[in-house]
Amino acid sequence: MGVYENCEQTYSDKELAPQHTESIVNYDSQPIVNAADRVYKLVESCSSDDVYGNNVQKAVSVLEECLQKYSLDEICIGFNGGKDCTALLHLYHAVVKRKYPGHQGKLKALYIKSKLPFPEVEKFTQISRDKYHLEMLHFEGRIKDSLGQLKANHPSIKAVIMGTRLTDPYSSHLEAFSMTDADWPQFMRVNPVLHWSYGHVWKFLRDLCLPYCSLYDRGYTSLGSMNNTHPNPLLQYVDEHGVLKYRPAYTLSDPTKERDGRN
Ligand SMILES: NC(=O)C1=CN([C@@H]2O[C@H](COP(=O)(O)OP(=O)(O)OC[C@H]3O[C@@H](n4cnc5c(N)ncnc54)[C@H](O)[C@@H]3O)[C@@H](O)[C@H]2O)C=CC1
Repeated sequence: MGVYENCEQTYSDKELAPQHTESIVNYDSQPIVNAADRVYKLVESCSSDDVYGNNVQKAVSVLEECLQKYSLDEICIGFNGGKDCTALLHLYHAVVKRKYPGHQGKLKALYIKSKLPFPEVEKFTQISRDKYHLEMLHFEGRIKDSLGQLKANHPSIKAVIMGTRLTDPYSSHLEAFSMTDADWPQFMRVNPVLHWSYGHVWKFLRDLCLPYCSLYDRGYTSLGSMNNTHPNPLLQYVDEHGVLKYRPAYTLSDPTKERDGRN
């Protein structure tokens, strides 16, 4: 489990790998370099009854379709450091690498900063920016207002790739390609991971040894702002010294309780 405890550091920390050579975790020290090979291998080897594999396959084909419809300049990925868009960012990076192997430019990412962001989230978005070679488009305030500013400041952008899942609030009607509502700034919302479950997100992040925000190892299962997010009470336990602790997010057994740490 140690490999995942401080994932902001793990994949860049070359000293870690030797310590874990006897670990039962299949550790990839360079998951981002190997992204396209590993993602496409997963997709090509999955059987028709493998729900997880088929969801990854579907996400890849939505992203491929997005890259057929839009140029890289017309796309940005909504990235706020949460687990869903962390998995999605890796998929997007992999699909871009496969389609444009020589691409050296930066991928555009939209980050709308909340009023009270967790320092761990801020740090993780910066680490991701550097590792995935992102051009971060920063905004602050309400999502709707920020999308208006995005349109004004970056008029070439037509599509925003999002890590929304069908079980997220107000999202059950969404499709892989859904325009924003008529009273919102107009963008194509691209939703590759709509059908993924909570468990699928964690399987993807852990199987591929991807870095994720360290708060998830401290019992947070869904991240908002510091004023409305707590560790999930279902992951609470008291250790052998009587200290209150939280299990990591991936151990949550009931996915319907994912947002129990939000108010
Ligand atoms: N009515 C409309 O056309 C639109 C509505 N929205 C609303 O915005 C809200 C967003 O929901 P949340 O629960 O916060 O989303 P969430 O936490 O469920 O995240 C869904 C995805 O949205 C993107 N995202 C969320 N917050 C972001 C941020 N601060 N910066 C960059 N990307 C971000 C990420 O890709 C994330 O994976 C929802 O209520 C959604 O319905 C967003 C876009 C268009």
